Parts: sequence; C-alpha cells; structure tokens
Amino acid sequence: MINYKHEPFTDFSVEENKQAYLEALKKVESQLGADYPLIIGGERITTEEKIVSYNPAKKTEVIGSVSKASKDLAEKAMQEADKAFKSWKKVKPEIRADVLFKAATIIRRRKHEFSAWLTKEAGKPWNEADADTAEAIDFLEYYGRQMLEMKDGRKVESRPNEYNRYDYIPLGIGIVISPWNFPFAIMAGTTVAAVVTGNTVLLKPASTTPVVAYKFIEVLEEAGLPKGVVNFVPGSGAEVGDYLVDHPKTRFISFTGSRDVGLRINERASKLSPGQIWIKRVIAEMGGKDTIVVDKDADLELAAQSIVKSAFGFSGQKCSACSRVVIVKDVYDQVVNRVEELTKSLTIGDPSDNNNFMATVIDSAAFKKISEYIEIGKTEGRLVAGGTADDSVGYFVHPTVFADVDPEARIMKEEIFGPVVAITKADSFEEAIDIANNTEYGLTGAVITNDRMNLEYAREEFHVGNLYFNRGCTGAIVGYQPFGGFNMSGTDSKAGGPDYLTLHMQAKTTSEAF
Ligand SMILES: NC(=O)c1ccc[n+]([C@@H]2O[C@H](COP(=O)([O-])OP(=O)(O)OC[C@H]3O[C@@H](n4cnc5c(N)ncnc54)[C@H](O)[C@@H]3O)[C@@H](O)[C@H]2O)c1
Ligand SMILES: N[C@@H](CCC=O)C(=O)O
Repeated sequence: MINYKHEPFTDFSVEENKQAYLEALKKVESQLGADYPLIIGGERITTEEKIVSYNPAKKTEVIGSVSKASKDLAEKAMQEADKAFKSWKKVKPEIRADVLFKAATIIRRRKHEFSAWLTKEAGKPWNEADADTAEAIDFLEYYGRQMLEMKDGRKVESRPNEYNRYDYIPLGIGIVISPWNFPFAIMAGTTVAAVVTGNTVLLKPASTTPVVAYKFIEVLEEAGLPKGVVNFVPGSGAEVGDYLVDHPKTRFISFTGSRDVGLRINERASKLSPGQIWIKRVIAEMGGKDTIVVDKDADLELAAQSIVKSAFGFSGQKCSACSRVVIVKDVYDQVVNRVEELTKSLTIGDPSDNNNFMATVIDSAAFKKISEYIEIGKTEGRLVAGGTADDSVGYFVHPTVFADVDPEARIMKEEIFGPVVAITKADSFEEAIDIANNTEYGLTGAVITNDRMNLEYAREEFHVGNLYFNRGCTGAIVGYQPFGGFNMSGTDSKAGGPDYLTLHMQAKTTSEAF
C-alpha cells in the first residue's frame, strides 16, 4: 500500500512525552462531568434519560453524561441516514478518503488528549491508551488508502466489441455496534470503513465508553464529513440495538463484542422485516479464548514474558488476550515458576500513574463476573499468583495465575475477559496444539519454539485467525497483521486487512457491447 506505515508508539521514558501526557490528563480532568447530546443528521439532541460514564479506577468520578437514544430517536436517525445516503454514495471516493486523512491529522495533533480520555474512561494505562489511539489513526490512514486503490473497481477481461467493468458500490445504511475495550480504535475503524465505502452509519458505542466516541464524531465533522453520514445514537443494546438490527432499512451490521450478543444479532438479522428487500450482511467480530503454546526447545524467558504481557496487558480485557497456556512437560515447572515471579512483580494501580503496569477492569459487572471465575479457578487448579480483588475505590482485580488445570476445566474453555490465566501441561508438542484447538473460539494463538518443524506443524494445525510465532498473542497492527478469528470468534472479517472494505460494498458488473 502506498506510503502507509503504522503510527509509532510513544516512548514515555522521554521526559517531554511524559510531560505532554500529564498535561493531556490535566486537560481532560478539567473537562470531566460534561453533558453530551446525540447527533442525528448533524443536529444535537439532548434527552432526559442519560448514560453516565464513570472512571473505573475511581468509581464515583463521572467522565460524562451522554444522552440516550430511544426507539423514536433511533428511527429519526435512520431517516437521516437514509437521506444522507442519497448524496454521500455519489461523493467521489477520493473526497471520502480525504475526510479520513484529515481526521487522522486532527487526531495526531491531539493524540495524547485522546489517549488521556481512554485512561480516564476505560482505565487504560498510558501505553495501552497510546496504542489504542495509534490504531484509530492507522485505521483512518489505511482504509483511506485502500479506498483509493479500489475506487476504479478490479480489472476484468474484455473482448473485441465488448467492454466489461467490475465496480464496487456502497451497500446502504450500516449499524455499527462497538465494544468498550478498544473504545477508540475499534469504534473508529468500524465506523470509517463503512463511511469511506460510501455508506451512512448509525453508531451505537458501548455504554461504558460513549464519551470518547462523541469526541471522535466531532473530529469527523471538523474533517468535513457531511451531516447525517454518521449519526451518534448511544443507547441500550437490548432496546435500541435490537430495534436497529431488526429495521428493514438496515443493510448491514458491523458488530464487535461478545459471542452471545454477536449470535443474537446474527439470528435477528437473518429474519425478514416487513418491507425489507435485501439479505442483511453481518460482520461480527466476537470473543476469544487464546492460547500460548510453549515447546520444550524454546526461549523460556521469552515464553514467560510473552505470557505475562499477553495475559495481563489492559487487565486481560482484549479478545486477543492469553487466557490459556499449554506447556510441554519437559519445561513446565520452569515456565510456571517464571510466570509466577513476573506476575508477582507487576505494579497495579490508577492508570493515570504511568508507574502502574495494570489498572482496573471496566465496571462492577465485569468485576463480579471475573471474581466468580477466580473462585471457580480455585476449585479447578492450583492458585499460583493473585486470586484477590478489591473494588473499594475502583474495580481492581489482581493478576491471577492458575496452574495444573485440566484442559476440560471451565477456566480453560470459557472467555473470562479479565486478568486470569490458566496453565496446563502436555506430553508432546502435538498434544499441546490439540489442547490449544480444544475450544469453540479461534481468534489468536502463539507458539514459542526454536524447532522449525514444530512451527510449520503449528502453521497448518493451530486453527486461529491470528497466529504468532515467538511473541505474544496480542497487539495486531493495522495493515501488518489483519485481525479476525475463526469459529465462534466471528466472521473472520480481518479488520485492518486488504479484504476488509469489500465487506462494506457490493460489486457491480457492467458489460457494454459496441
Ligand atoms: N474479535 C474482535 O475483534 C473483538 C474485539 C474487541 C472485543 N471483542 C469481544 O467483545 C467482548 C467485550 O466487549 P463488550 O463487553 O462491549 O461486548 P458486548 O457484546 O457486551 O457489547 C458489545 C456492543 O454490543 C451492544 N449490545 C448489547 N446487546 C445488544 C443487542 N441486543 N443488540 C445490539 N447491540 C447490543 C453493547 O451495548 C455494545 O455496544 C469480548 O467478548 C471480546 O472478546 C472482540
Ligand atoms: N486487535 C487487538 C485486540 C482487539 C480485541 O480486543 C489485538 O490484536 O490485541
């Protein structure tokens, strides 16, 4: 792709960068508690009912209060999106791409400010927030360029006296439903993929992180996006989510979130609503139960470091997080001991303080669910580290490691989505890969080995959408490691990959005889 390079990560050991982030945090702190309206057809609409967004590390601190869309307002947004589609679909792809490039530039100028919102609203430590913002910029730069490459369609053959073309045209109105764990990157990436391809959007962000989404819509407006192309409609998943998914004018749904909600959307979207004249397209990126496999011939320090970073980065709240480890028996004790040491040395606390490696989980429901899994883990394995939690100030769950877990145990099979990792032993490398595959998910996985033949075996047999060798299993980069999973991890749409935009368009063949 022409001139695309991913956004570099900030080095916070450089004093200037550290000071800039502290300034950004101060700026954001001075703006906490504001009210944010819905944006429908460019109009700001304030509702009585609000979604209140809190800081998970200081659970009484209000980040902002966001108006909440009702079904009536969702319907109004649908009408506005329908109206805007008629003109937006005719806007040249170059101009649509330009809006993305300008938005990327605006965000780059305010990079630490956006990251500071993520630290406050999602509890992201500095490096995790910085990576989330960098990924949002990457999506804008990458999808903008990809649209320029696709704007004239693909080449097909013509014959004498016949001219054939194969062009991509937009689909229509897309419902974008995004998760809280990458509240900037995934929300922005899924929105702009739909927009740059000529569609209009109703964006329903996650209810725990709506403020950063509002800030992003402001950037799109500043970059020149016409009214009604993206409509901001935060609301209850069950009420507004179902209404929009079922709506006959909905042409496609781009969902990222849990398995259960993804399956529900897929099922509802398959039912015809009165007046509907198409089969709705569903892009669904869902959960994971991701494994790191450690071979006997491996760099064991690299293995332990990769496990700890992948399991506990952003408190394990990544669909890509390492939540299971399979170690070949010859090196099992060594690796478990080192994982224990590293885990016990992690610093935990408020993410505004960059000395803390790990902060909180997102909210009280997550805190409760993860705490319950820790209790289940105590009956299913040997507690090696952590096992405690404290929600007196914020939702802190301590990084937890269980060893000697049976491959069939619940903590080995169910997505916990928190800082909990389960370790099991395998007799051989082949058995380790079998255990890794023994889950309904298939998102990410990693193999740590120096054995070339075993790497090749894993390349064929380890059934995941993103497979990594001799590194951890998180941190895919847009345009470098297209991201998406198999089986119950979703529709393998591969966000940030060369095929992603085609999912938002339909191809039209024209053949002219002359
Ligand atoms: N595969 C990926 O690329 C990827 C990326 C990030 C997160 N995830 C997954 O997301 C989950 C965590 O995110 P979450 O807790 O926000 O997930 P979630 O499924 O609870 O919510 C995701 C979004 O769906 C909305 N929603 C809830 N019920 C709905 C309904 N009935 N109709 C329409 N929308 C509805 C929510 O409000 C939110 O905006 C984890 O399972 C994680 O693995 C996957
Ligand atoms: N793309 C991210 C995960 C996104 C889901 O949570 C990664 O590769 O770690």
